[in-house]
Amino acid sequence: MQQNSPRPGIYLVTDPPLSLATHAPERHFRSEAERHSAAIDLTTQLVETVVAAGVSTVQLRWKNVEARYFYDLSLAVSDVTAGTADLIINDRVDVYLAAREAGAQLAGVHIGQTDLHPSSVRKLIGQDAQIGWSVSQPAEIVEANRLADVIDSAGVGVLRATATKTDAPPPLGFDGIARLADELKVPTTAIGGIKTADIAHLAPSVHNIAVVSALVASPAPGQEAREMVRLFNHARQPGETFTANAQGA
Ligand SMILES: Cc1ncc(COP(=O)(O)OP(=O)(O)O)c(N)n1
Ligand SMILES: Cc1nc(C(=O)O)sc1CCOP(=O)(O)O
Ligand SMILES: [Mg+2]
Repeated sequence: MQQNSPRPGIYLVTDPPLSLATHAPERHFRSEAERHSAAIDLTTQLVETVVAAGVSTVQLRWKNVEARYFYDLSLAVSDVTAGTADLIINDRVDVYLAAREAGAQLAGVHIGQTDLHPSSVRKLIGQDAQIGWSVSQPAEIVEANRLADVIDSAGVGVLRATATKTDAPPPLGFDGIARLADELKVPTTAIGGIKTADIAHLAPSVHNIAVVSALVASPAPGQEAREMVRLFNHARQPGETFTANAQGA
């Protein structure tokens, strides 16, 4: 197995357009650059808030945006996660490499079944960076386990239907997630339609629990994140609990 162990705990996946729609629905922008700049600011503030509440991993996911804005977001968020939470880049290995080169503290990348293959990504990013890979059905487990010395974790979902990802795979339910997690040789991150009320039920069977809308669209993301972290730690065995600020990077 790869040695770049992901931190256990609550995992935020960002959605800058949803941050804008939630927190600045009426705001008028004179240009796309101004809109993206506001989305970067709101996302960076959200990350700072939830990491202070104990969120241990943040994945920057910004679909269909120009690379330059994604790169700017990576540098801005790295300033608030460095030394406290793992920062992961979704899809864009080019953005990961460029931001790392510019000094961003990045833990790795998350890629899906139709993104670059994990073996290619490993050659590009080196041995010391995490690779998370999406696994959403039993047929994909064989290949994920075959690649257990290439990948560091598997994103397993969806728990239930979600409006956040238009091409999300069919729901697995709690039993389906637990079964996939059990069969995978790498640590798993549950994702897809997860709310605070699901944390206690999911925490014993997975390594991380990832949410988008439950935090990004929350009117009180700090309180919501603190409650998620409390429920996660409570559901784990003593000694397995995680507090981001207490552990450092
Ligand atoms: C932790 C985690 N798991 C799964 C995904 C989904 O990745 P992918 O299948 O590549 O889909 P997109 O996120 O790129 O739309 C994820 N992002 N994170
Ligand atoms: C980014 C993503 N990946 C998924 C997968 O199953 O691979 S579901 C998903 C979106 C999850 O958003 P929410 O927490 O708002 O339901
Ligand atoms: Mg992807």
